[in-house]
Amino acid sequence: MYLLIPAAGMGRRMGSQRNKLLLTLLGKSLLSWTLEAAFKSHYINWIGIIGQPVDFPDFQKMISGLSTNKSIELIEGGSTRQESVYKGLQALPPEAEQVLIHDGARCLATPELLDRCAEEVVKCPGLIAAVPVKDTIKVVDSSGLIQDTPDRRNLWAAQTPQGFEVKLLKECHEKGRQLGWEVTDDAALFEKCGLPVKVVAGEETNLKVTTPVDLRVAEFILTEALKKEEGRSKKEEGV
Ligand SMILES: Nc1ccn([C@@H]2O[C@H](COP(=O)(O)OP(=O)(O)OP(=O)(O)O)[C@@H](O)[C@H]2O)c(=O)n1
Ligand SMILES: C[C@](O)(CO)[C@H](O)COP(=O)(O)O
Repeated sequence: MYLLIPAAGMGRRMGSQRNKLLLTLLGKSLLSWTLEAAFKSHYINWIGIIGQPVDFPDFQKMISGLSTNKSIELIEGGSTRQESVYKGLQALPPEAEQVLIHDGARCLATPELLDRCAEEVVKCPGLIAAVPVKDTIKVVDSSGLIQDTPDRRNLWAAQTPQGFEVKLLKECHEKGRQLGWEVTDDAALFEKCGLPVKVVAGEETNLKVTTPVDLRVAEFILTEALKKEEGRSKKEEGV
């Protein structure tokens, strides 16, 4: 399975001076955690990291410090996530039939989630990981007045991985560029083209590290996950 990792953002909402994916979370960069999950996946064997050239030396250093037998390519990104993914799609090997796209900033996604999406994407044209929304969501107009309260049972929070047939996704991106569509995820392009997108169970802990508070929450989630993993391996060893 082919995996594209958009990692070419600026991290404006993090208020960081550099790409937030180079910030440290429990001793490793955010991007290292994302890559480690991809390395543990049973299906992913090709990884394209989409980044800004200024970050490539840091990315190279990071990759050389991690052990993997998977193919890794660095791909130059664009000025928006949409453009970065477009460029990533152009850089896929010609034999790639399906692709998973997973934000570098969703550094807590588990290898199991990546594998679940990899297993499903060969059975449908498009999918996304998502979780049911827990809050009551309001539609608010420009004067600050509530216009609607959509039925929560129909609302899901979109995550990545998102997975697609490469040929179809390339066509959707081309159409989006021609018609000037601006979207925040790839599923939206599929939807606008009238193509079906399936929802696969995401993970509540698969947050996108966007603000400084997210970083602290991620630290807590990761600490708990590592404790659990340690407990499991001790049990297996009979300690
Ligand atoms: N031009 C861009 C913008 C974003 N991304 C990637 O898309 C993912 C989701 O974007 P977001 O969390 O918004 O990251 P940033 O764009 O870095 O953050 P901000 O919007 O706060 O600047 C991230 O992994 C980010 O690196 C990208 O590849 N290319
Ligand atoms: C793709 C995504 O992570 C799904 O939740 C999200 O849409 C990225 O959007 P952002 O505007 O770049 O944060």
